[in-house]
Amino acid sequence: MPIPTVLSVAGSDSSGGAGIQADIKTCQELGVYAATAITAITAQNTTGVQSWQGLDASLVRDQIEAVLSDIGVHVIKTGMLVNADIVTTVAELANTYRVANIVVDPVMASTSGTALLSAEGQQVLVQKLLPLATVFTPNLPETAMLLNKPECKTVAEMKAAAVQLHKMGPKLVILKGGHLRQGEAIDLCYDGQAFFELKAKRLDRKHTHGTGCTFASAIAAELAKGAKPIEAAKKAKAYVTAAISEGIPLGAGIGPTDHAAYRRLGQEGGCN
Ligand SMILES: Nc1ncnc2c1ncn2[C@@H]1O[C@H](COP(=O)(O)OP(=O)(O)OP(=O)(O)O)[C@@H](O)[C@H]1O
Ligand SMILES: Cc1ncc(CO)c(N)n1
Repeated sequence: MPIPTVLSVAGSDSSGGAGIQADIKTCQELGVYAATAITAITAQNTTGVQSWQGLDASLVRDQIEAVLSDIGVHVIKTGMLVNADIVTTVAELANTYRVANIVVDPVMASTSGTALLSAEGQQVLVQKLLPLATVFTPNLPETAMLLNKPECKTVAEMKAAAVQLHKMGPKLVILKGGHLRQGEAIDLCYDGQAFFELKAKRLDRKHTHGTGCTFASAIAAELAKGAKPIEAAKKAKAYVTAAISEGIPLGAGIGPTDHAAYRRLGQEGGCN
């Protein structure tokens, strides 16, 4: 492959701030070629998800095979996977084509609370996809669901949860603390040996639609360029922090982040 390439397997967000659209914009901004396999079409905007439909797993399979058998990719990044059949399809094809790196963002629900992955899909994600993951990026509500525990409220609780999530198979767990109520936005990384905190000032911004997708795709993009997982995570943190700092006031609700902010502001707009 002449340039770093990511395949995003995710849902379409009509409002353009999350899902496939966030993934393409992020990869493009970071100098990485983005291919896509769409799992679902959502009708959503800054106020929530109005309706959505998943695609047949066979059509998702065809999209992934079309890309992997011809173009090839350095990294697969997954977002909304809808159900167990689609999760299984991704895991099978990633194995068959020996994809070097997989970034799993376990999109279970939209910010507004619409379920985007079935209960069976969650189980199969744990059984089949997490053991293949290079990087796994759950947020606090997703972690609570996966571990069947109350939501973490402190960094100490996040550490204990990260250890449990690591046992599910991913090489690096990044437990996102965007939902933790404190002055810093701390994401806790754990690779089975040591903890590492990605820290940035918590920004008092309203327009945060798609932050999770944007962060995970930035990690995927950096891995595609050859970065080690922890280095990819640091760069992704700077990228998403800059995007949040310049959130765009579109629509009546929670608007999108600015995917071009990191290019304009560089590190100054990102991590401190
Ligand atoms: N207000 C904020 N200020 C700074 N960083 C933030 C803020 N909110 C989220 N982040 C950061 O954004 C990244 C994404 O985390 P977050 O917890 O928002 O993901 P998510 O809940 O999966 O996103 P989504 O809302 O798209 O589902 C993390 O690095 C997190 O620390
Ligand atoms: C399609 C899609 N994927 C992920 C999210 C989570 O932000 C969303 N709102 N929509």
